[in-house]
Amino acid sequence: MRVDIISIFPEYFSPLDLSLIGKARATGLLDLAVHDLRTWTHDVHRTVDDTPYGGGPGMVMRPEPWGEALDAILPAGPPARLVVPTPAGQPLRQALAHELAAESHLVFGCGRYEGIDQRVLDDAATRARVTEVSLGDYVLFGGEVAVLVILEAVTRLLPGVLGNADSLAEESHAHGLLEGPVYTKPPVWRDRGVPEILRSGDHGRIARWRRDEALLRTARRRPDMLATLSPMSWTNGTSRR
Ligand SMILES: N#Cc1c(-c2ccc3ccn(Cc4ccc(CN5CCOCC5)cc4)c3c2)n[nH]c1N
Repeated sequence: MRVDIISIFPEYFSPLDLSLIGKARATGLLDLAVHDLRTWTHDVHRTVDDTPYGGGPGMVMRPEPWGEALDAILPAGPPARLVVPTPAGQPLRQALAHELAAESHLVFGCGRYEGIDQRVLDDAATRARVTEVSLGDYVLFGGEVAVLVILEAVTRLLPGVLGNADSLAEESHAHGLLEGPVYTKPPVWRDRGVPEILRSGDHGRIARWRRDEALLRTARRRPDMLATLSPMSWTNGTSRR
């Protein structure tokens, strides 16, 4: 997968040299480039923002640098997917992460200030599929943190990135449930033991225990998720409708 990120703070993405994303880049599973939006400014102050038409707080990102950046980065050939984080975007869910993981080329546009001039997205939509995404109902300073989150959620799903593909099959939200508690050695820690079932070796009972714990935790913390579960999920953990 090819990924391009456009930002006025390219240094925000230094962590992408680390951990499994860094490994995915080193092994060629992920071909990632970060671009400084100011590359496409032409004034001495390298200006990327201006006052909003209609008044209101803050500044808006000017269309010209974005237009030139996207001209340079969006391919003329098979369309890329332009992902723009914004408080007004569709919620990031695991289903969208899977959708984005199936793309061959993702371009992330990181806004700042009060957002990017709308005409940038309208113009980009003539040559790319544009998806505006929100992490949740709280307000960040800009899109960079959101791109780090989205990119991690997507990269985990790329074949070969996670050593144990079973992790994907068993993880939260894959079956529409939250995962239950996990334990490892030692068998007793600060006088706290491990549920006996997990040390029984009875894999059928262990699977049922884990599903029951997942259902209990989901009912307590995310009852909304239960509303969309198919009856099958109560038995064999298949995904929601
Ligand atoms: N993903 C994600 C995000 C973001 C996010 C993502 C990208 C950018 C780019 C700039 N910002 C700052 C910003 C602050 C407030 C507002 C709203 N104002 C607009 C003008 O009228 C008043 C109201 C917009 C933009 C961003 C925030 N926040 N929360 C998420 N889940």
